[in-house]
Amino acid sequence: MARAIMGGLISNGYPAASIWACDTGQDKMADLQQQGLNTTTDNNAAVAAADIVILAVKPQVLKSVAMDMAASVQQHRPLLISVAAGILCSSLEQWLGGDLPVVRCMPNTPALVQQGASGLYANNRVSDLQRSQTEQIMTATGIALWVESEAQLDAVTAVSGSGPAYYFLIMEAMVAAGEKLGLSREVAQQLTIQTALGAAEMARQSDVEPAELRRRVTSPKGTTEQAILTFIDQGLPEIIANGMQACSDRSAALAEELGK
Ligand SMILES: NC(=O)C1=CN([C@@H]2O[C@H](COP(=O)(O)OP(=O)(O)OC[C@H]3O[C@@H](n4cnc5c(N)ncnc54)[C@H](O)[C@@H]3O)[C@@H](O)[C@H]2O)C=CC1
Ligand SMILES: O=C(O)[C@@H]1CCC=N1
Repeated sequence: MARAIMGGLISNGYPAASIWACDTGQDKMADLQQQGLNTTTDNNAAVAAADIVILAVKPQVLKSVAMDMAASVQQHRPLLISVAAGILCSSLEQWLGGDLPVVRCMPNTPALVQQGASGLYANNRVSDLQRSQTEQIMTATGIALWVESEAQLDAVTAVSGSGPAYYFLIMEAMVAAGEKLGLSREVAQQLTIQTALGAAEMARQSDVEPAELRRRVTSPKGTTEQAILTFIDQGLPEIIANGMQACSDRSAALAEELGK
């Protein structure tokens, strides 16, 4: 995720030399260094150089990473933006020594191709300027929308954070089914991907909802109708709702498990 955000910033004209990348080994950042970014394996050195710190480690290690940099965060008081799934602003703020502006962001992997969708939530110490700086950073990777309550980030995770994986699963299933129906894997894959792209672009440009676009594809007594009736009869909408509920529940449970 950090790479997607740095890539988006650079593509949008933000100078690479103003960015510090930090990871556990210099070898992991050789390409970033070649692109002109500053690199370090010392999180505290990166914090000392920054007005805005983006935390993009796995949720399971965020506590120890945060506690190790608390002193330098308290000294420099940057805006903290965390993309970690399920870690509350209050937990992060506490690990970092308290009284800090924290934004929680839930991005998604299409940020890598600047087609991301991020949900944002700010604690009450984040200034208007810092909110707009956050928007500038995250819109470099796609769209970014503020939510009103932190709990809504669990729902954002279920819709867009994890959402790309649902579409990839549907693509996998469509390619396999296309092959079973007699197409080569390559043809089935190309048609599947282009159809996903076309449908998404149509939905994005349209002034009607996806349900209406679906109706327009579905001719009475035609072919689509048979597919849609089968999907609905076999419970596809409920399956999707159940999966997303499980995702949202896991996001909330992570906060319980890892927030102490
Ligand atoms: N992958 C996804 O689709 C999404 C991930 N996220 C969140 O983004 C965060 C990062 O996830 P990914 O980018 O997928 O993981 P990743 O494993 O690709 O990146 C994490 C990076 O943190 C580095 N790291 C580990 N310990 C460190 C330390 N002590 N100091 C500095 N760097 C350290 C690792 O070497 C690795 O390069 C997670 O908290 C995840 O919940 C959020 C939305 C979507
Ligand atoms: O699966 C995860 O936990 C992360 C957060 C959202 C997408 N990937």
